[in-house]
Amino acid sequence: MKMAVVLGIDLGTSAVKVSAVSPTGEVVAQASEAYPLNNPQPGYYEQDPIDWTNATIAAIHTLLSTEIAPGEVYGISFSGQMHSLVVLNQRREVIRPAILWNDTRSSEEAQWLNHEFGDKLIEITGNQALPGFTLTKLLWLARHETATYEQIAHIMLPKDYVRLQITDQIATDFSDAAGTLLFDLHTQQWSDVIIDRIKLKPEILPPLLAADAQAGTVTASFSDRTGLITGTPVFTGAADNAAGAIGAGVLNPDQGLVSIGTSGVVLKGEEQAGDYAGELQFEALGPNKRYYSMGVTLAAGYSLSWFKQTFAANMSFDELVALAETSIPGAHGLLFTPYIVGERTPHNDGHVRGSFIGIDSQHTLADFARAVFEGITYSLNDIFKIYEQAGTPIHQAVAIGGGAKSAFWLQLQADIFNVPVIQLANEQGPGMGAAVLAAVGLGWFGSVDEAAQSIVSQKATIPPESDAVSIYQQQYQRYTQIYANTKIL
Ligand SMILES: Nc1ncnc2c1ncn2[C@@H]1O[C@H](COP(=O)(O)OP(=O)(O)O)[C@@H](O)[C@H]1O
Ligand SMILES: O=C(CO)[C@@H](O)[C@H](O)COP(=O)(O)O
Repeated sequence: MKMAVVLGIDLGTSAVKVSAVSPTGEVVAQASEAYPLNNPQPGYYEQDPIDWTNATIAAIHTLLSTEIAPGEVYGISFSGQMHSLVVLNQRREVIRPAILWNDTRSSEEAQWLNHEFGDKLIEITGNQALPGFTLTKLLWLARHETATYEQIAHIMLPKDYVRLQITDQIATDFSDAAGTLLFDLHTQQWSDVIIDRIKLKPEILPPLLAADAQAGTVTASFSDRTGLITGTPVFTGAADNAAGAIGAGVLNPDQGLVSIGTSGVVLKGEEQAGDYAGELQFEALGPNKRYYSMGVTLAAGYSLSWFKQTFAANMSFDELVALAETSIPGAHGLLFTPYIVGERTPHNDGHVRGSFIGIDSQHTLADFARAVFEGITYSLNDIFKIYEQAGTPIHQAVAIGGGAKSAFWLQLQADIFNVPVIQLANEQGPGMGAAVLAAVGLGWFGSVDEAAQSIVSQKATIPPESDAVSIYQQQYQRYTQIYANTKIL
C-alpha cells in the first residue's frame, strides 16, 4: 500500500541524517551518511560543502532503494548546523571550504565588532559578537583572504547550500539569518545599520523566507542523481537548534531542551525579542516571530568522539558508555573540562583548552571515560546556572541529539542538572523538526504548534537520583574552579 512521508534532512556537523516521517509522526525510515570534519590547524574547523551534497544524495538513495518509493515522498525540508560560512562565486561555485561554527579563528574580528558597535549590536541582533557567528568569519576572510573575499557573489548557510543543489533557488530562513549577526531581530530583516557600517554588498545575502514556506521544487538534474520525483515540493527549513526545539515540541518559556550533538546546547523558548546581555545567544525560532535563547558548549559530543578516537579507537560508542558505567559517580575524583576547541558559553574564550584534573595512579580508562561524560555535562550545567541566575530556571528538559541515544547519559543529565529529563521516542530532534516544517508547509497541519503536538512522542521521564545528585554537586563545585586556573590569556 502506498504511504505518504515527508523527508526531514538534518545536516549535522558529524553526518547528515535523513528521516522519512509519516503524517502521524511515525519515523518510517532513517539513513545517515558521515563526512569529514577538517582541522587544518588548532582553532580552525572546515568542511567541504560538496561532501554535504554527496552525503545527502547517498542517504536519500539508501532510503529510496530500500524502504520508501519516490512517489511516497510528498515534501522535503531541512535542519542544518548554524553559522557556518559557505561562499560562492557568480557561477554559484564553492570558492573555499566552509568555515564552521566551532572555528575560533575570527576571535579578533568578534572583539572589533563588539568594540565598534557597543551595546547597539546586542540591541539589534540580541547577541554580542562571537567567533562562531557568520559575520566574524566573513570579516576574517576580508582581512586574510582578500582575493577570495572579492569573488564572493553569495553567502550561504549549510542547509541553504544543499537546498540550492536540490532546487536551484537561493534563500535562507529567519532562524539561520539570526545566527549570522546580520539580522535585525525586531524588524525580521537584514540589518541595514550593520550592513552599511561594515560596507557589505547587500546583494550577497540570501532572500529571507519563512521556515515552512516553499523554497522551490526538486529539479530534473537532482531527480537524476537521487531518484526523487522532479517537482517534489521543497520547504525552506531552519537552523538545527530551532528545528530541534520544533521537533521536540519545546516552544514555550516553561520548557528546556538539551541537545548533545557535536556541540552541546541548552535552550529555552522565548515569547519576545530580547537578549541576555550577550551572556546567552538570543535567536529567531523561525515561524511567527517566535524566539529562543541558548547557551552552547563547543565540544560536547565532539569531546566524546575525540576521546574515543584517541584512547579507545576499537570501541563503539555503546562500549565506551558501558565502560564508563563501571566507574562510579564522580569518576573517583577525576575531572575533565571539555574546552578542547575553546569554549563559547559561559566563557566565550577561543584560547582556553581542556584538561583532566586530579589524575591518580589508580585511575583506569573507565574513570577517564566517565570523567569525559561528566565534564561535558558539567559544562552544560553552567548554562542551567545562567538561566537560574537570570530568574528563569529550567524545571525539566527534553533530551535530543546523538548523546540522547544512551540511557546512562540521560540519567547523568538528570542527576547533574537535578531536573527530570524527558526521552523522546526518536532522538533525532532536528530531523523531526525539519519533517514538521515540510508537513506544515504541505498543509498537513495548520501550524507548527499543532504539528508538534501531534507528532512529538515522549518515551520516558527520567527523574534525578538523590544520592548521585549530591556527589555531582560537590564535583561540579570543583569543576567551576578549573577555568580561571587554566585559561591562557
Ligand atoms: N551510542 C551513543 N551514546 C552516547 N553518545 C553517542 C552515541 N552515539 C553517538 N554519540 C554522540 O553523539 C554525537 C553525534 O551526535 P549528532 O546529533 O549526530 O551530531 P551532529 O548533529 O553534530 O552531527 C557523537 O559525537 C557522539 O559523541
Ligand atoms: O553553533 C551552534 C549553535 O549556536 C551549534 O549548535 C551548531 O548549530 C552545530 O550543531 P550540531 O552539529 O552540534 O548539532
